[in-house]
Amino acid sequence: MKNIAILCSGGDVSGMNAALKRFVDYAFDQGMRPFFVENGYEGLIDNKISAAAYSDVAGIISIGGTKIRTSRSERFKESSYRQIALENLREHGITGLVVLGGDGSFKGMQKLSEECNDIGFIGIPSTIDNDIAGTQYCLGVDTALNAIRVAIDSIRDTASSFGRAFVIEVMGRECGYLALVSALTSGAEMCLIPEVPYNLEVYKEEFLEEKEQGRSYFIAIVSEALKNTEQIVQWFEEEIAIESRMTVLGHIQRGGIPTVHDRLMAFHFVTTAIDALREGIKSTVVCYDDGMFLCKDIKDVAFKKYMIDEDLLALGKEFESPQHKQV
Ligand SMILES: Nc1ncnc2c1ncn2[C@@H]1O[C@H](COP(=O)(O)OP(=O)(O)OP(=O)(O)O)[C@@H](O)[C@H]1O
Ligand SMILES: O=P(O)(O)OC[C@H]1O[C@](O)(CO)[C@@H](O)[C@@H]1O
Repeated sequence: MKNIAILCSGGDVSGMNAALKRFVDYAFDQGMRPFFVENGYEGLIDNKISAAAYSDVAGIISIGGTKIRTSRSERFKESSYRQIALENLREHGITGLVVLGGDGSFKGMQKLSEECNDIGFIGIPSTIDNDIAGTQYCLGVDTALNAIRVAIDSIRDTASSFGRAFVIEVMGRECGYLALVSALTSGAEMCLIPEVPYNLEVYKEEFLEEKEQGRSYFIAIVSEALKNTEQIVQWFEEEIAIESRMTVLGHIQRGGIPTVHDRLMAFHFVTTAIDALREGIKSTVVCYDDGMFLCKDIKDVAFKKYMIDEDLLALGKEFESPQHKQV
């Protein structure tokens, strides 16, 4: 019987628990013995590895976060600690490890795979940032987008009641994907992301005209990457002459009940990962590309820069275009 393990690393996402459940269920189904590594790479170093049972995953499919915890590990960046991690895996007879995480976690996984040839490593893109090259979707993004949508819809209620501008800061690390999709799907008037150059003078001309025509409130979505949320609030106060407030959504974007989409994606990602381990693939990341789940080389995923899809970016550029002037 083949022993395979799973761990979560980096920022948690809603859908990780659904992935853990599928991991246990499908591993048993395929005649494999599933193991959990608690607390990410930290737990791998500390030998927090234990056999998983059906009862461990009962009732967790609808819960956000991750039952087996996650971590960011400085120790794991040192090869001496990675050697300990490998010894721990061998001690439990583990021949395959599935890593749920972002590009940082995959860089770590790549190092581990280069340092041994008796264990297979499979990554599953899991980050709300949706910033991993080679995959069009990362687990947790849909739930995060829905958490943001709920927040913006609520803010719109009070913004319209008071006639204020709200500047809402959205996560995403260096990537503007969450901010852009949220702005497009919530009818925001402004969207500032690192991938699209913007000109506040253009916005000013447009917004003053809209105010003249009767617009009483504004919703602005700003990516955390720009680090200018407070300045934009001040800009609304001073240049648009409207009372303004700032909302930093923060970690509420990382939690909550996983959406149906994330539960289904977890199912497919894990199924593909276990199939790859069964076939003896040594080092890969499962990517979602044009409706298919494909195994790609870690180097083509973790070490390449993610670019937002051109069609989506084109929509982002429309924020400063004339049709937005009509109120
Ligand atoms: N170059 C590297 N070498 C070895 N390990 C690394 C490297 N980069 C990252 N890691 C490991 O992966 C862990 C997670 O990385 P990071 O904090 O960048 O999150 P991530 O996987 O990119 O996910 P997210 O961005 O969603 O939080 C790090 O704490 C570290 O243990
Ligand atoms: O939870 P932490 O360590 O504060 O990290 C926050 C970062 O993690 C993410 O939520 C996921 O990478 C980013 O969007 C955010 O910048």
